[in-house]
Amino acid sequence: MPQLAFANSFWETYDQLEKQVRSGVRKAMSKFQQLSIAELYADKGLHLESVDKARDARMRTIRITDFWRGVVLAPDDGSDIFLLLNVVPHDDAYTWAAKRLYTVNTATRALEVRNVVAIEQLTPPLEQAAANAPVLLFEKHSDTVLRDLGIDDQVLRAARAISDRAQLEAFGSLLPEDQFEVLQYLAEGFSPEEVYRDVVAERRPADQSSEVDDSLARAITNTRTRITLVTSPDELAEILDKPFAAWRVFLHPSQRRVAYRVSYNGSAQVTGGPGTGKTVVALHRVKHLLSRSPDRRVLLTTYTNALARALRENLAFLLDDDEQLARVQVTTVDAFANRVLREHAGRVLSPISDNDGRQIWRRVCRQQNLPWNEQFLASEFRHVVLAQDVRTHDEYLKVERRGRGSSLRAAQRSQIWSAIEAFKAELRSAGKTTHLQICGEAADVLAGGEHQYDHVVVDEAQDLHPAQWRVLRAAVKAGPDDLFITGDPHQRIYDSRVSLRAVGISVTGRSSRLRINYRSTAEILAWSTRLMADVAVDELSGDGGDTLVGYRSLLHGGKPRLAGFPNEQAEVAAIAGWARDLIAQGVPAADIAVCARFNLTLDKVFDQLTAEGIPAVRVRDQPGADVDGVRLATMHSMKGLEFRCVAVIGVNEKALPFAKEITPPDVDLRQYESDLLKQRCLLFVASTRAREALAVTWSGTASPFLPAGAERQVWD
Ligand SMILES: Nc1ncnc2c1ncn2[C@@H]1O[C@H](COP(=O)(O)OP(=O)(O)OP(=O)(O)O)[C@@H](O)[C@H]1O
Repeated sequence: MPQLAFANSFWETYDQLEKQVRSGVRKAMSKFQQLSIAELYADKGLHLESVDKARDARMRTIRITDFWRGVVLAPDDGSDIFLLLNVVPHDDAYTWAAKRLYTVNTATRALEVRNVVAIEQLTPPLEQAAANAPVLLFEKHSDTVLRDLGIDDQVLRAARAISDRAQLEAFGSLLPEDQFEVLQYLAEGFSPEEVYRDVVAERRPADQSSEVDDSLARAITNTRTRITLVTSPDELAEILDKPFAAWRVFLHPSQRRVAYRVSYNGSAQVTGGPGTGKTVVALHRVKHLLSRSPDRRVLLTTYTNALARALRENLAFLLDDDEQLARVQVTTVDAFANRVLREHAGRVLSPISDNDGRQIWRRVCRQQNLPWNEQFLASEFRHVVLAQDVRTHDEYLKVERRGRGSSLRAAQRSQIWSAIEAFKAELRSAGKTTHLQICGEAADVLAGGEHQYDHVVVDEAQDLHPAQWRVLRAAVKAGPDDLFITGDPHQRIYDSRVSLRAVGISVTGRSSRLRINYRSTAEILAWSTRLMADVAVDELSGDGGDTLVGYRSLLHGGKPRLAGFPNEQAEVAAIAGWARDLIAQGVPAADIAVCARFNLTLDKVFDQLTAEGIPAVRVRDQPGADVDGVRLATMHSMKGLEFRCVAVIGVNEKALPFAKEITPPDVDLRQYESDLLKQRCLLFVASTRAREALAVTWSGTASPFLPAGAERQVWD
């Protein structure tokens, strides 16, 4: 009986196939487990046939449905593993198969694929351009060095003509995988010795003593990082049911470099635009830290409970080792602070919601007849008092009100201080407090105590407030690898301004940036980054500005759909139609998300979808991955999530910016600007959740955050 294996190129498309095609795949695959090789070739339904003019004589196609074909690499050397490469529409299958060549890497002994036709076509023009290039990317490495790392003749010729990293990335999808990875590492500045150790030696099979077995089957079993070998029918079913997670195995060198650096001599920071794999890097860093010694304990934090749950699941997926998993605590900073007070001080505190907080400020304003509104006072409390840990009236009189755009005389400060005291007193009498106050107290409790953790890894760091940073700082002893911080300042949606240095965290000389987006198509990214084109954004650590320069995606797809509607009813109806069309095209409802600024808008979408028989669920109800239904979420709760198709709706001038949350410019100009920025970031976050398709809609007048000309778009 032959054996069956799947190449990673297969998984890239399998997740997106329609149900009927998937079931065709299962049926065809089960034949490989039931029939002999001779029977496979004779099977009428499978139609295992060679590909005309194929550059690789082992290429075969098989029938999946009337319209879909599988592409298979068939052994021709007496070995018995068939490798399923791809499932593609009939005509594309032959073109795809004809151009590809599978070879065994001379250094790693693994099977690799190249688009041999495209490399042949593209190398000569690249060489012509290279003749005038001032520098070439690999000029400092000799042919011998490159060959020792597994680079073969065709790739060597192409590599010699590449002048920069962007060209290498653009060429990358055509090149054999291990060879491309070697070139990426060299381009990132790793030495040939490091590349040999990290890429080649890691993959090269240990048993090199006997003469080399160059059968296809051996090459396939040597290619663990890209090929899954199926050993039983149960395993086949399991593999085809389980989503394939490339991030577990394939890290880009720029990701691997930061995640697996042996040690940082202090805190380290990783920034990058949406979808660049910051969370993936944080997870791999946890794995690295845990494996350094059997007694290391790690605290991994993120912003919301939903994200913490996702991190926990993904970490279990990555580690596959219960002992290591037991040494990690995954939680939000607020939950961690709460636990500290409960366990160390025996105090159980209940925090109020933002909404309740606003109401108390409003009451205090009225009672004390103050000339400031509740928005101003809440910001003063958050950005000055809690941020700088101001505890007394005297301290408040002297404090430098960093980041505030209004000046206050001493008498005004006293007035505000008494409002703050009244706010706190009202909370106390109701037996309540705020999340940030809990963090402040927890930091006090932890300071000077025993450290429970050896390392703290922080994801979604851009929204943490200085009080939250203080708890994290106090949770781990200052020293090598104390904090590993990932975040994106362009996704700051809670207006937390922080100077990490001021809370005792320095990342100087230990900051890196990720630039390749793995989530969204270049078209979605281009549109989304335009939203942020003309605004200045502060760095994560508070030292200088952040930039999206060099941020790019290698994926391609359709352009975002934008359109305005005369009223909300028409908009909601159009969105229901959009979801219905996607589902009809085979996109599972759970891969579609509709998000809006307000829950009220989502209620209307929910009603419309359910009236049309389209299942819908709220993200806030935390539906499991197996629950069917279009996901409905507010823009805030889209943070950190991703979906194949996303509609951002209600993007009109009343919602974005939402006037109630904007400090008037005459009250505090800087606060006004940062209130506006935070709402612009919200639209950026929502738009960058989409992997393949993005729709942005509004009714009435479009939001001023949308790029000029948006209002002329029509919904076709
Ligand atoms: N090396 C990789 N190979 C394949 N997929 C990857 C890789 N790195 C990241 N991804 C995928 O890219 C997507 C985005 O990754 P991740 O969520 O880690 O990005 P992020 O930078 O944290 O995003 P955001 O800031 O928008 O929340 C995920 O689907 C992840 O699985």
